[in-house]
Amino acid sequence: MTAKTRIVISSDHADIALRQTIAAHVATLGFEVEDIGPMTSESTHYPKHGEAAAQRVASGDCALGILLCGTGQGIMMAANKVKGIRCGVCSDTFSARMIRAHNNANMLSMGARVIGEGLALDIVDAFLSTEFEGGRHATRVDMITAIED
Ligand SMILES: O=C[C@H](O)[C@H](O)[C@H](O)COP(=O)(O)O
Repeated sequence: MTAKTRIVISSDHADIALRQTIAAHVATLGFEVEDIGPMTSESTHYPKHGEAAAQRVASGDCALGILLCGTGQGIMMAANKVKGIRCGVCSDTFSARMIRAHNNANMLSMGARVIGEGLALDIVDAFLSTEFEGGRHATRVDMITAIED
């Protein structure tokens, strides 16, 4: 991904501060960041935030998205209901690289109650710095897309 690529970031209430830290970190890498909230830690419902961020990616307005909820799981499930979205939950940097390199994931989800800030930022770095390898992996990603059609 190149600088000025737009990245959408969202979460539920599980850790607003971590989301804002990630957003600031992604901006320092030179990306354009669209943090769509929520802006308070009042209890909210992750499906609407996952869907809203996923729509920004599916529409092409944002190249990639980053999501957070308590486990990363619920908001990932919601995002993956949007056509064209491939979102994986990562708690390690190897998986973060592989979901880009092999699965051409366009969204990353993390569990704010699972991992700490340092690991979360490393996972984000791994996700954003890895390109899709194509080749045999493109065949398989196309098969995922075909399931939607
Ligand atoms: O997958 C769902 C997420 O982990 C949510 O962040 C979690 O379920 C929210 O739980 P609570 O309403 O107890 O903060």
